[in-house]
Amino acid sequence: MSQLPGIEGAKRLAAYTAVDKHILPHHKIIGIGSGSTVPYVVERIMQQGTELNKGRTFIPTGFQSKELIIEAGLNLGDVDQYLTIDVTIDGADESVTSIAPPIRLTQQGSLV
Ligand SMILES: O=C[C@H](O)[C@H](O)[C@H](O)COP(=O)(O)O
Repeated sequence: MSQLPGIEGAKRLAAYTAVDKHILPHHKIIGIGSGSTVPYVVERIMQQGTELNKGRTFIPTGFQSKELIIEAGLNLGDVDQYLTIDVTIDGADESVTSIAPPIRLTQQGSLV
């Protein structure tokens, strides 16, 4: 893997780690969030391989993630089509140290 400086490198590491730990072979309906970290999420999902991804459907949370899914050639779904989503990865705005892990991140004021 090529080096990325500073914040970009950290974002990529966070995204790759999230995908490696939480997007597993049995996950078929997968939510994709938005923000500057999410392109690295899609990049890592692509690295999991065509064979795995052809049996998956990806649900965007907004316009940016819809574009990322389409550009990557992944199967695009709509949130209204599914009663449940296996897993969703999104970014977070800040971390909160006053709360015990694993719930320590916030997104627009909400715990995630
Ligand atoms: O609602 C917020 C978005 O879903 C982003 O994931 C979050 O704000 C983090 O964005 P970024 O990855 O650009 O730091």
